[in-house]
Amino acid sequence: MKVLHSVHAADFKSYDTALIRERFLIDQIVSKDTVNCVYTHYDRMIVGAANPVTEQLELGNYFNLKAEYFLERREIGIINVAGDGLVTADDKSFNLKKFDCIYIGKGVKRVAFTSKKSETPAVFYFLSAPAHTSYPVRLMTMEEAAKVDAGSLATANLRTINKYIHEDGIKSCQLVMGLTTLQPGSVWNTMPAHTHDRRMEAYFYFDLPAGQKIMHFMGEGHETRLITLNNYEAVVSPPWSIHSGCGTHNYNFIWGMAGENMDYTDMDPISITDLR
Ligand SMILES: O=C(O)C(=O)C[C@H](O)C(=O)CO
Ligand SMILES: [Zn+2]
Repeated sequence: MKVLHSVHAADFKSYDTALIRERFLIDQIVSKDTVNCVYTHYDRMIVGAANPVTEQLELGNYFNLKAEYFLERREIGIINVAGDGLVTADDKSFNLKKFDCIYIGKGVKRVAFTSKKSETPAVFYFLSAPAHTSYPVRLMTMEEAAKVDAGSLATANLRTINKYIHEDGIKSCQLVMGLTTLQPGSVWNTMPAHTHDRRMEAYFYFDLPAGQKIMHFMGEGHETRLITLNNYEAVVSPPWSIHSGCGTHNYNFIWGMAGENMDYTDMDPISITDLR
């Protein structure tokens, strides 16, 4: 499993494009009939995806975990971003349509991914963090997720933030996870921007049409840098970094965090005019 080490904010200032991409970009995680995982040293969050097309895929074990099985000391949140699929947790299977989320807690020995139809395969994006106790498996549809409407058309950031795994939603040890959808004509997410030194964050962009691009801004608010992303690519955001994207077309993205607390609203906002 690929490993991403943590970066100090002061060092980041001197990074060029290639180094920013090497340290923060998570690409090539969606590939046919494969489960791909990247181990980050930001709160030990694992970022991954499974794209079962012709066969059922299992979440394997990895040397990095030094565990008997993947969820021996971990929890996982999974969101389907494509065709209908099934997630199996030990002996129970759950149907996941596009935008549905499932949480699987510590202690579940077998996790498997299946697509309903190979012509329209599922793409399961997942985040996994260390867990101290076991919370029950729970499925949540997008309709059931807590919703916050944000932004406006005038500022090209009209969007809906859907919260699945959070303090008042699906119970977890430290995972907080959700999905934001942008209206046509709206291209900015997370603007005004914020940081939250208490939690790392990862963004996974999807539903971005071919030929389009995401400009994702990171760095301290007074020292921002740009990383460009394609559809089905993710980027990790250190606790000192803003995480805000602008697309050349509207898109959707999954955000997820782990760290000191689970309070979604615990953010340190930066005013737009203070960004540099
Ligand atoms: O569009 C947004 O704004 C977001 O989705 C923000 C993320 O949820 C986030 O950064 C949570 O800390
Ligand atoms: Zn955030």
